[in-house]
Amino acid sequence: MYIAENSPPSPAGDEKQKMGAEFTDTAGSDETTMWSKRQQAVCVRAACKQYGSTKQPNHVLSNLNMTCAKGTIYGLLGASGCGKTTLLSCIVGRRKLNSGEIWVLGGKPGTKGSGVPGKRVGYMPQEIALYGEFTIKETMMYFGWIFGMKTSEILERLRFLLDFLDLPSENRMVKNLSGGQSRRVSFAVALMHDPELLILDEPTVGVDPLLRQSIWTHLVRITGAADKTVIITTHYIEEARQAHTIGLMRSGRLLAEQSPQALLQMYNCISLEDVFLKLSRTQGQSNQAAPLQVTGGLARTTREEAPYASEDASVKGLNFHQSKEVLLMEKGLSNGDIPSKIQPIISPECNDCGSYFKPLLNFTSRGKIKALIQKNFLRMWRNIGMMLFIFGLPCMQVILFCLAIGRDPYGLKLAIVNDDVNVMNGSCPYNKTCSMKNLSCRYLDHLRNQSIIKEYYPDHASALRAVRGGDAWGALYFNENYTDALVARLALSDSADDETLSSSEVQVWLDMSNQQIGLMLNRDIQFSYRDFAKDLLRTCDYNPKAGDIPIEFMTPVFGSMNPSFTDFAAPGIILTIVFFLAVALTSSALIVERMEGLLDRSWVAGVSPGEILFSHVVTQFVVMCGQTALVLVFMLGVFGVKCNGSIVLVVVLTLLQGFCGMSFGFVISAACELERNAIQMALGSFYPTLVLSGVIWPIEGMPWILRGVATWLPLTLATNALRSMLTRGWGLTNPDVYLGFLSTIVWIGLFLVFAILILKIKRNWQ
Ligand SMILES: Nc1ncnc2c1ncn2[C@@H]1O[C@H](COP(=O)(O)OP(=O)(O)OP(=O)(O)O)[C@@H](O)[C@H]1O
Repeated sequence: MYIAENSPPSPAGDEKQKMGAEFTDTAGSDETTMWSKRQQAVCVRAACKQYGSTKQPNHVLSNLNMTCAKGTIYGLLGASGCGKTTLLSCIVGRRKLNSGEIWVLGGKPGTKGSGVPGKRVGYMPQEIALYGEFTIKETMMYFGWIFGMKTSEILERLRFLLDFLDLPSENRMVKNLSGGQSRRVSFAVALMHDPELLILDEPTVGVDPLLRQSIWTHLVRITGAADKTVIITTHYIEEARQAHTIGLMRSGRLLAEQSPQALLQMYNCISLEDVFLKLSRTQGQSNQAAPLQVTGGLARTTREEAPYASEDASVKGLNFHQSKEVLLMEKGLSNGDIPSKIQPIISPECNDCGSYFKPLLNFTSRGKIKALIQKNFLRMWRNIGMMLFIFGLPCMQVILFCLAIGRDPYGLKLAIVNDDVNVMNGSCPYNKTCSMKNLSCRYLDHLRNQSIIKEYYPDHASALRAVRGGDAWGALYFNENYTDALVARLALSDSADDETLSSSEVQVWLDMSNQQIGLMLNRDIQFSYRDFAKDLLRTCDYNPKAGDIPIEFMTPVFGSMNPSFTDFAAPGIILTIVFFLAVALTSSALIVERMEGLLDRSWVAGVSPGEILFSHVVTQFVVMCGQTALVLVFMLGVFGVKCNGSIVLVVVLTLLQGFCGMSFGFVISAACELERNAIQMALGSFYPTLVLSGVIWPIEGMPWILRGVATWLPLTLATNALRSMLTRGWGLTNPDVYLGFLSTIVWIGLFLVFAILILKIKRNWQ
């Protein structure tokens, strides 16, 4: 009996099928062809799919046709690598064909209202694709909510599946299950919502023979009683005898599509494996001679064509319904007894269209968002390393920054040679009153701040040797007439001769290889001299101001007289920590899920990229609030970095920068296939951002082109804004501040748009 693919939705058509007659009407009409394709559970026509570049394509599906009727089990068999998984992923809407068409449950996968991907399909991928940190129950809850089930329904179904699939306790962690147990949980997930179409990629691998049989019995039962359709791949060819139809696949095409019994009869074999071998040999020979041609009764152009026979001549033999007929005949059923499920279905193509269109009206459903957010938190919570990373790392970074950066170096050795006074055992005596003796010792006493350790050397050469050998950061030399010359210089003022002037000078040789230490010693040596001169003048009843340089530094407009590097760098460090922690957390989030096949599974279950991003945004926001609080409490509260502006604005800007980092992380994870590439990209972006954003050095020091580029990086204006708020106390009305907010918001928008675009483009490429 043929069921015409071209039959119109009319009672007459129904009648003809009951009569077992071939159709002779309306063939060739596009409308009716489409109508008949939509009656199948799955209908694939002229499917071509290739991987790789156009120059070196790997053709995985080549002009493949496949027809799977509703209410049947379709066993897709073929050697490893022949394209089964690729075909299934195209059917569930995960991948797109390069050419050809696929109809699934009356619609094209991925189109609005088709319900595919979505809850009309149950998909069990080849890889386990489960969250290892979840218990079996949590796994079921997650997918159940995604499929829009109520908690009570999920629990009821869970009980059935635990029992049916002989699963261990529902509280067992998936990562602690055996391989076979994990596969069964994966199978249970596909069965969870009792979908119309079950797509199972090798569900029986690693499953013991008893359970394997019970799985097949279940599949036969649900296709029979509940009118469900199952497409299953398996490497155990013989178990596929229980399927209604078998599609034998080789090198991207179907060699045959028939019932197991028909195949055995036609090829006169006792096992399906023999049939497959025979067909493979035939195909091999045909390929050598010439490409397989469209022939005789299978030709698409004739009315006599078998309606379900492949349009590709390489698919040999009868169509599914012939097979089904054979099957029924074998079971002793007559045409009149054929169950309605294998007769053409002329009911509306979508019985529950209303409910499938509903989600289109809303951005998402509460169940999905609840499932996704709970999943993100659970995964974080169950991963101690990640928790430490999230909350321990920011604290550690702030503490280390405040302790290690910005403080004056101390314990710096200076080699001192004092020919002016005979220094014994490091003792350099002088009189604190208005005495003009041993002035070199008086000066040295002012140079006694904590950072400097004075070490006396006998002569000028040995002191310099100490500096060259790295034993001292500098050498100070007082000649033998130092005190007298200095007194003469003070007395003679501008009439002092050159010799007097040079003898009254302290000679200094510094190791300037370390800029910070060199500059600090330079500063201390000069400031100490100023203090010494003022002290001497004061004790001798002169105006101490005479000893100062004639420039008076008044109280600074902003900041302190003695600013520290910590105050300068702190704003940038706060933002860098929050920004890059967010980058690190999100950049690998999608990749790990994608690599484990989890993202695929969620997508097939009907979760959109937007929903996944939204759930991560919510999770990340909570994490960022915690991180921001920790960073600010340590920086401002514990280490006393001053905040002269509004703390609310500081918090908001820091959170916005966290968002910005998170959005950048999404771009990375959308763009990179492998976690290691994401890490490289995140790390690669860290250093340039740190260097160019004015975090450790003012951008005013950069060449103008670089400065122009640096200004528009995500952290630059924000760092400037935060610095202005913390040190100057400026508010939102100041351009420095509002530009920081504005640039951050613009970057967030840009990154999110990029991430969604990349995800969409990638989905279309696949
Ligand atoms: N993402 C991909 N990029 C490039 N090539 C791919 C990709 N996925 C699959 N392939 C290639 O496509 C071919 C078919 O792979 P597919 O996974 O569909 O085979 P299969 O029949 O399911 O194999 P198995 O039974 O071993 O699972 C293989 O040669 C495989 O290497």
